[in-house]
Amino acid sequence: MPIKIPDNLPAKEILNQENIFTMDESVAYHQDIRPLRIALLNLMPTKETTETQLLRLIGNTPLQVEFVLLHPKTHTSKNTSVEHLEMFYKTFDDIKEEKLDGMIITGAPVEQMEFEDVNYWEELTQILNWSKENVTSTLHICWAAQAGLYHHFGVRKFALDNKIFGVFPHTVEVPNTKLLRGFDEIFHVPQSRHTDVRREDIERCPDLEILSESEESGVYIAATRDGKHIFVTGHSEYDANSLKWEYDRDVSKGLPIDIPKNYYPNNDPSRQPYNTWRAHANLLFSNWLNYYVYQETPFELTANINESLASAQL
Ligand SMILES: CC(=O)SCCNC(=O)CCNC(=O)[C@H](O)C(C)(C)COP(=O)(O)OP(=O)(O)OC[C@H]1O[C@@H](n2cnc3c(N)ncnc32)[C@H](O)[C@@H]1OP(=O)(O)O
Ligand SMILES: N[C@@H](CCO)C(=O)O
Repeated sequence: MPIKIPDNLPAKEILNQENIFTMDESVAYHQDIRPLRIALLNLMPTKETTETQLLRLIGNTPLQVEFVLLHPKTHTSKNTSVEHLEMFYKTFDDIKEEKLDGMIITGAPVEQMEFEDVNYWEELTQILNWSKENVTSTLHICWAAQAGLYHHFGVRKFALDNKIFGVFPHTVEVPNTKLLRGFDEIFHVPQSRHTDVRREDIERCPDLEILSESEESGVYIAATRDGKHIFVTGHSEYDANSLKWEYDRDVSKGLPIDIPKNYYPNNDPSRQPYNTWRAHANLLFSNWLNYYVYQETPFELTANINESLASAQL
């Protein structure tokens, strides 16, 4: 949350240079407050696990959030029960006449298919188009980041010779970017992908900037300069055991898989892995929720979101 300080206090300039978010009394006085309406478009087969992981991160801020769970109606889920979907989930048709403050779109285990072969691709492209006018900021995770970069900007994904699998050191590429406020210069993120997007393809898009990357695992976060679309290739939401679960699954199926890098103590899969990315995961989600959603979204959600974004000042 911002520090509310008297208008014109000299410390304001120093704090702003240090990337500390301050707000004049006059601005704070005029802020209206209401719960944020955030949708989770859950494309993962392991829906309940993903709900818990993301709710844990979204819940760790002082902001009130009304969470709407969405699943693609054009896909019949094998791994999540109909009862669970009927009880807790809506579809795009249920909300397409409304507006959202924020939307998170999850990864999906379809990265080795062509986008157009994914059976809910048509529905997803409708949602992505709709998000441009009706959502203040959308956070795309892993495969959804590849899908969003491809659909909005024509950035392609490429198959990797070896799965990027492990916990990798990442760097902040744009100093003072709001999304990475408070981050250490080097921080760790789990990655688990058979495909990749290329830095040079993103750099060719003037609307995009690369906010974070890793020497070993490539681009981590790209975003549109207006903050409306954020593309995160890694899985900061993963639990300590998520990579272990994927590794054990592949070993038990006899699939070729390396031990996840920088994960098990002494690289020994019989030992319990540590979570070394939780603090930055919490910071990423609270920065997004605060600076890209709460500070930018109009109080009247029916108002024109793009007008509000254009006039918003931090
Ligand atoms: C790159 C990223 O985004 S990483 C995020 C993805 N990671 C994960 O999903 C990790 C957890 N998932 C898993 O371990 C596995 O998918 C499992 C164990 C749940 C199921 O694996 P399998 O039994 O081998 O595959 P299964 O045939 O059930 O299909 C798995 C999923 O692939 C997706 N899928 C497969 N084919 C298609 C298709 N043509 N169109 C759309 N989705 C498809 C679906 O999501 C499907 O699960 P769902 O029907 O419950 O939604
Ligand atoms: N994280 C994924 C990659 C596959 O898309 C898994 O190993 O299940």
